[in-house]
Amino acid sequence: MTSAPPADLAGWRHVYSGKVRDLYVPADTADDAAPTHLLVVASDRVSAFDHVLSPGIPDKGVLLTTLSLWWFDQLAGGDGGRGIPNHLAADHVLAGDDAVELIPDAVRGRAMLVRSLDMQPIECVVRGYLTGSGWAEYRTAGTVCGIPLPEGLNDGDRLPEPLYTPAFKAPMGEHDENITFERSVEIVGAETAAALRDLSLEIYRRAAATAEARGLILADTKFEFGFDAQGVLTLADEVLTSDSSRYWDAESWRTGTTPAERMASFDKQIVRDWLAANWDKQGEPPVLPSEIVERTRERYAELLRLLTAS
Ligand SMILES: CCOC(=O)Cn1cc(-c2ncnc(N)c2C#N)cn1
Repeated sequence: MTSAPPADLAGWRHVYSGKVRDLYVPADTADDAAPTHLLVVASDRVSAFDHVLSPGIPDKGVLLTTLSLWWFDQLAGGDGGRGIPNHLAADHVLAGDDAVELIPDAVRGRAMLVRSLDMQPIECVVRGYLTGSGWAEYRTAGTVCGIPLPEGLNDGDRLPEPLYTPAFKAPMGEHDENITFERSVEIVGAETAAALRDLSLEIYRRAAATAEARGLILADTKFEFGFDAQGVLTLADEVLTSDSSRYWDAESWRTGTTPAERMASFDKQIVRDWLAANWDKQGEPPVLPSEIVERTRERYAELLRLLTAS
């Protein structure tokens, strides 16, 4: 179980920890030098309501990393060769006939060796369905991120068209700020803003179709991109995992009569619901009961099975 602090990894220097992931640079990287590669390590930590919870979810880091790697591969190929370039680097080098693994044994399976990119400060959120913060805004203003929507929509409804709703990436640990597309143009320039939007919508449409073919709804997701050394806008971060996306069971959505029934999700909704019923949001959150931990782990594992079973 890796809800522990970031591991010491031979050959790597820990430089930053988010709520659930840890970032490393090669140990020989000078303080003022830009690394060519990074190691992004997913822990078993789970967060909700801006708190890292205890205990972690066993195998969460491996399950979500495996799903990210599967999606990177799905998106890189197919579609008539119009693959989506991603930041993954080769995780081994050949020395003669032997493959030398570059990812330390201690984190193998839950780490990604990636090319260091010039990251764009935009969270590229795509919403195919109305829920979460989008539903909350819609109820009071009839809009989502300022975009007007038809009247009469309910929590969990499919949107007329997938919506691109960018957010400005706040400094590490602070909340991202929803912005208009026009504001994103001011931040990254018109060409890059349009490319971020178009790539995000294309990836969402392809991923939603892949999920639908497997009995799943991709309700919403978020992407991050950066420019590589050749100036190619490249898909980075994690992609289409339960931490960055909402997935629902398509049959439950179709037949359910209440939002909870319709949005039978494959993410940490079980944790959120339990906390909402057992914590007043004051002080530190309670320790999660083992039954909640195991059910959450099973949802992560079930999502991976449903998507990747050939
Ligand atoms: C603690 C975990 O935080 C993150 O992974 C967010 N983050 C990503 C980068 C990044 N920076 C340059 N190149 C990349 N390929 C990436 C990626 N992914 C930096 N922070």
